[in-house]
Amino acid sequence: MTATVLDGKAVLATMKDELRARVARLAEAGVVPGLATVLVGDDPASTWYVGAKHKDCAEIGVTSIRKDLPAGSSLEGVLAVVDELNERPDVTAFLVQQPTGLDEFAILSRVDPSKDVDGLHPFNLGSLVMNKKAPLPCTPVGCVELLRRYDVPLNGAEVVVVGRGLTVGRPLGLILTRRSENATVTMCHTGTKDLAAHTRQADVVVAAAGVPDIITPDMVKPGAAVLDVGVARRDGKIAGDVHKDVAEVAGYLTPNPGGVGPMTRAMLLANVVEAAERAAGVEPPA
Ligand SMILES: NC(=O)C1=CN([C@@H]2O[C@H](COP(=O)(O)OP(=O)(O)OC[C@H]3O[C@@H](n4cnc5c(N)ncnc54)[C@H](OP(=O)(O)O)[C@@H]3O)[C@@H](O)[C@H]2O)C=CC1
Ligand SMILES: Nc1nc(=O)c2c([nH]1)NC[C@@H]1CN(c3ccc(C(=O)N[C@@H](CCC(=O)O)C(=O)O)cc3)C=[N+]21
Repeated sequence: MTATVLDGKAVLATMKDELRARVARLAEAGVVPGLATVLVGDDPASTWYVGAKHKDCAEIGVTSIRKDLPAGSSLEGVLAVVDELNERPDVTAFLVQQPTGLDEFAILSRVDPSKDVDGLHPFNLGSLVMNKKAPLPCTPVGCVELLRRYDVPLNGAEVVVVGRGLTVGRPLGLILTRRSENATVTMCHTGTKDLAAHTRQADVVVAAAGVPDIITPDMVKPGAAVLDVGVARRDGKIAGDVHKDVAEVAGYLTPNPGGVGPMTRAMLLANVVEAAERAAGVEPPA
């Protein structure tokens, strides 16, 4: 047996078509969404991600504005750029690419929550906790959307999330335990005594630890869905959290690259379009 591929790249392409239609509807109402990115320094991976986001925007008719700041920029310098983007009417949404090496809480808190495409502003995370509609963090919601598009059931499913980081594991647990998803979630981390005992029970395993090959075939229940979110690098190439032989046991598996990464970009685009729809009072599609 070999697992069905959860093809994030293909879903990104489909979602771009869907979003292009919504951007066209906004254009009829005289609104062009604009995404701004703030990049601090010249880390190659971060530079690639930011470049990909601008290319994605261009493909669906969203304008984008790049603010690249030198390595070693001060917190005050970054906050001044955030203030400027909060004010600019042509910027409907923006993000500060992490990591900046600066106080992320201070930066995230300064962003106008209605322009927060990352869904990581404390107000928006608080809204998630309190069950109020708000932009959702892109990577975790991308995991959920990918499973939904392949009809992998979450209602009543046992999900094990490996990692409790701010960008993936922690918000994913919050999203999956909403009534609308209705999964039973176990969060694992470095304090977990027997990781394999948990993952073996799971219908869905989400590996977001950033530890290459931490999920091996013996840790996966036959037929389970496995999402490989972790990104580490080995010889310049992406090394995911999931060992390649897991494909022989799992029912569904994301490639990495080509799985959750493109879904992160898809959900970012969706958040940009949604922010513009909200600001313009244009109804999103049902
Ligand atoms: N593909 C994509 O689109 C994206 C991928 N990523 C990747 O996802 C991963 C998670 O990112 P993020 O949410 O920021 O989390 P962090 O990188 O901040 O934290 C990693 C988490 O994994 C846990 N962990 C580390 N080692 C182990 C272990 N041996 N066993 C169990 N748990 C372990 C840590 O536990 P503890 O808390 O105990 O230290 C921590 O909670 C990273 O590799 C990141 O690069 C992130 C964003 C987007
Ligand atoms: N404020 C902020 N928002 C983010 O959304 C954010 C961030 N900071 N910091 C870092 C993480 C990481 N991230 C990815 C985006 C795209 C891919 C992606 O598209 N990857 C491709 C190819 C990657 C390659 O080949 O190098 C793939 O998986 O197929 C991956 C990871 C967004 N992040």
